[in-house]
Amino acid sequence: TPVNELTLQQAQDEIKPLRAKLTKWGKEYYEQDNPTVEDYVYDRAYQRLVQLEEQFPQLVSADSPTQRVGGATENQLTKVRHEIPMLSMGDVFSIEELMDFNQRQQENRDVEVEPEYNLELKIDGLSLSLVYENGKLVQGSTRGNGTIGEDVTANIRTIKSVPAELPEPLSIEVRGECYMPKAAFAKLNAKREAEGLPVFANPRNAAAGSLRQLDPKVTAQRELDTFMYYVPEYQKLGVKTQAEALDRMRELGFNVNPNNRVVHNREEIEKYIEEYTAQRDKLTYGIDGIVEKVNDLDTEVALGNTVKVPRWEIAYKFPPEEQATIVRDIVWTV
Ligand SMILES: NC(=O)c1cc2c(=O)c3cc(F)ccc3oc2nc1N
Repeated sequence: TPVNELTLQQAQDEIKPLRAKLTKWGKEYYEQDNPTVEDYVYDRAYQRLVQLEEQFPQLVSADSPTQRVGGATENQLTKVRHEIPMLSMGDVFSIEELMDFNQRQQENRDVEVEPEYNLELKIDGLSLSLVYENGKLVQGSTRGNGTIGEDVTANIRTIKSVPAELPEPLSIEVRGECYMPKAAFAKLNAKREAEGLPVFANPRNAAAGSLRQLDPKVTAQRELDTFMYYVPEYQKLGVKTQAEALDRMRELGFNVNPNNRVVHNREEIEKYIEEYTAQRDKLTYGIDGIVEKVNDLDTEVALGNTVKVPRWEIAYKFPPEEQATIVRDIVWTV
């Protein structure tokens, strides 16, 4: 309901829980580096509170998150606009749903979709965008809400697997996942425990907290790593398929997960899912599913994206393995 249609009582009833949520989320994010909601969820709630307080100034109180000037609520990292939005993915939770997704794709009248998919492990980290100009790294940023991310360039430069310079003078953006290996996660939490600091709930939160630091020296100690997986302007690489794009990224010196596989039917998809469900605990990094992409890149473009997610790829999610704070893979909505 627009704030100008609320009664004072209704505004009061909405403000109270809103402040509590924002205070909790603010603390998790800034004091514990342990965000449990995506940035845009926080930002939207924050904007609603600002609107409510503007409409009802008599309700503003000193302890409202909006009153802390540039303190625990303002994120001091510089903002970056993603010209090509960094979408998140739709997800399915069973092979049946996955095959229905593929079937619907086949029925797409506007696009002839070859049933050839590139399967990849779904790395459980946070999305990362790297921009190179003439082969030199000029910017690293997070997804943020998909359109506005945070500049983490100085922090990215401390990650060994991120090339500072490419072997070719390319001006491209490369996207991938920044993650914290399981061993680094265990070591970090043990250290924090010993220092009486709150521990991270899972490697994904630890990676997010470590990457979104103001001080690159802190990031440098966190042993972050990357797996790059996507080039929005793939035409610049002279490739036709996602599998070829991954090979080109390997040639350019990026860390690319070695376990992708081109498949053509349900049997091969099921086999891949079984293999990596079984291997999940042995991997040195966290995965929370499988990503299936239409392999032909021009078809991906033709299929495009719904207002929320690409039509050409889907994430198959494993059942959650631990009951710690599960950061839901919230689909990015515009
Ligand atoms: N977590 C992942 O391992 C992973 C994630 C994505 C994405 O989120 C993703 C989002 C897009 F809009 C486009 C392609 C993508 O491809 C992806 N590929 C992956 N392997």
